[in-house]
Amino acid sequence: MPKLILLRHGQSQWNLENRFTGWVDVNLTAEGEQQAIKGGELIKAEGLEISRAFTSVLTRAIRTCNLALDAAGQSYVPVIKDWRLNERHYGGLTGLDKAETAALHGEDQVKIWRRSYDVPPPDLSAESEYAFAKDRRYTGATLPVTESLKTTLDRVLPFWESDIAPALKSGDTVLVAAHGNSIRAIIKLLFNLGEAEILEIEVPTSNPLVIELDAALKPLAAKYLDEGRANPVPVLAEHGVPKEA
Ligand SMILES: O=C(O)[C@H](O)COP(=O)(O)O
Repeated sequence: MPKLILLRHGQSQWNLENRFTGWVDVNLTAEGEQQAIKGGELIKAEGLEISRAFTSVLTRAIRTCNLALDAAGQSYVPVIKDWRLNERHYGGLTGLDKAETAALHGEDQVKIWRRSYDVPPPDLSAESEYAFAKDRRYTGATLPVTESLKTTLDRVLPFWESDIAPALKSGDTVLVAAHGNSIRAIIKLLFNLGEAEILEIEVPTSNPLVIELDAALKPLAAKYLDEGRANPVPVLAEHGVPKEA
């Protein structure tokens, strides 16, 4: 039976500093590294044998993937990296302090930018120090200048269909080490959640979410491996999916 392990990266430097990160390539903190290792140890303790791993082209997710595979004793597993698993592009908010932005624009506006389904933040200017067009990891890609959760899902979906779903359909156990919002996009897709329902889901850092699927990739059961950091989310309770405390 296919199994999908969704793993959000461990704490990053800008998670710690409370800055809008999106596609900026910040590293893990020492605590984030430990979280990634713990995620791998939980995968090992669960006896999960991973056939393939997928991650983004951002260091915090790649390192989480590698640290978790090492800790699980499975560093030999092939890892495919693709920008379509990147975090949601935070547009003109990229690099800003989240609390300062709320003080400037109001909590309500920031909540809309962070958690509405289809309202993107303002565009990132081409002159910004964070503009990604010249970054060679994106050569040939049509790059967004901002993204909502909806447009994040729009670019995760083709990669899901071309690479991740076929691996699962062949019966593999698949690890996806990615980001809060690319993982929320996959959860919305898999559990067929509505636009309001997905807004209730917060993905905890580096707490493996293991989803058992049937042959048509319909979820049969799901659980976080670090149950001490999880509380039930009403909307997913019927699938046994808990939420971080
Ligand atoms: O990109 C970021 O700043 C975070 O990784 C996710 O941010 P969010 O909690 O605002 O979705």
